[in-house]
Amino acid sequence: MSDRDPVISCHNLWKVFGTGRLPALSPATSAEELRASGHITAVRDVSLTIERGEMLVVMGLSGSGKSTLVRCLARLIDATSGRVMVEGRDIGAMTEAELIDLRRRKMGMVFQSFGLLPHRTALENVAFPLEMRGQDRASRIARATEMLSLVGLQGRESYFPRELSGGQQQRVGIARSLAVEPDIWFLDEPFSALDPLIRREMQDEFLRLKAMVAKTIVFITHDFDEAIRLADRIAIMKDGMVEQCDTPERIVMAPATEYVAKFTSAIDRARVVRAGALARPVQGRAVEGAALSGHSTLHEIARLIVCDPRDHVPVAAADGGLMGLMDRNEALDILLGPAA
Ligand SMILES: Nc1ncnc2c1ncn2[C@@H]1O[C@H](COP(=O)(O)OP(=O)(O)OP(=O)(O)O)[C@@H](O)[C@H]1O
Repeated sequence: MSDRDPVISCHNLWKVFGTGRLPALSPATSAEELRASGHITAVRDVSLTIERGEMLVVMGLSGSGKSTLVRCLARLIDATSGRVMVEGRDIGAMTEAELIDLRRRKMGMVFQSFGLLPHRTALENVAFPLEMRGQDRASRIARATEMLSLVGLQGRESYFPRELSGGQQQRVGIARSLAVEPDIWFLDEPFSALDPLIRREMQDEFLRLKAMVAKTIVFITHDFDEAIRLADRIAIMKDGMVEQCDTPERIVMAPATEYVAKFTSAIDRARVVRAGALARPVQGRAVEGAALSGHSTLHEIARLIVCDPRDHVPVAAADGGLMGLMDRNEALDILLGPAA
């Protein structure tokens, strides 16, 4: 593909914790062998590429290696073996000064523990990375005030972290990372402490930002609905490995492993599958009447599908071009379950 523009990639990445003598790491090295030598395998031989403007969501059970993988990608921790490239540069080979510069200029991070400075107010916390960048006081205060209001914390600028609830502290963390407009964003369950309404608002805000500027985002969540709303691709991890890294649609419609199939079995496919994915070549059939939007999920257009009298319904892309015909029965099977 000519329009590929990888921003982050990792190649055969391993992160093994433990202090004893480490056996050679290869795909043949088993977790048992490593355990026997006193090691815990957190990330195991992971290779993936994240394109510019892409939002990759990392999912998996607790302990599957999500945080460790993302921390290696940001080089908050050093990988045991393998390579991480950011915009064409091997970050494992960067000096501390280069790394600090890269983080300041390009990267934003929000982690589960909010990492706020306890003796600084919410406003000062948000302004802090701008101060680090050398931005003047007036402009950083203005920017921090704007970001706090964006996350719904206007009026709480002078509160200290201890005076804020967990969800409010999390929002200060999000505002702080938004303030620097990073090109690359690492987010480890950034919305976990938010109540559902605010969580959805923050997701919308993310989608809005993502549509406006080509940010590259790696996002960890436990929440499949959140993943489906936000992700361009989802990476499903198990025992430190990436079982499948694919679009949400393919994850649920074409799971690569039994584990992925099980992991996604409770998901309502109609909320994931877009009409465009069911568009098939016309093959001489009549194309008549109004087309459905290929971008809509079957759930969003359920009523139209159920009420449509046609067996094959035209599906159109955003520019109005015909994507193909959707077999209505195939869509109904996904919406309602296969006919008995
Ligand atoms: N500093 C550490 N020292 C030793 N083992 C660690 C360390 N950090 C993580 N691990 C182990 O590595 C494995 C992966 O942990 P990690 O935190 O990456 O999982 P996770 O998928 O992010 O989990 P969660 O969803 O609970 O945050 C776990 O078995 C964990 O116990």
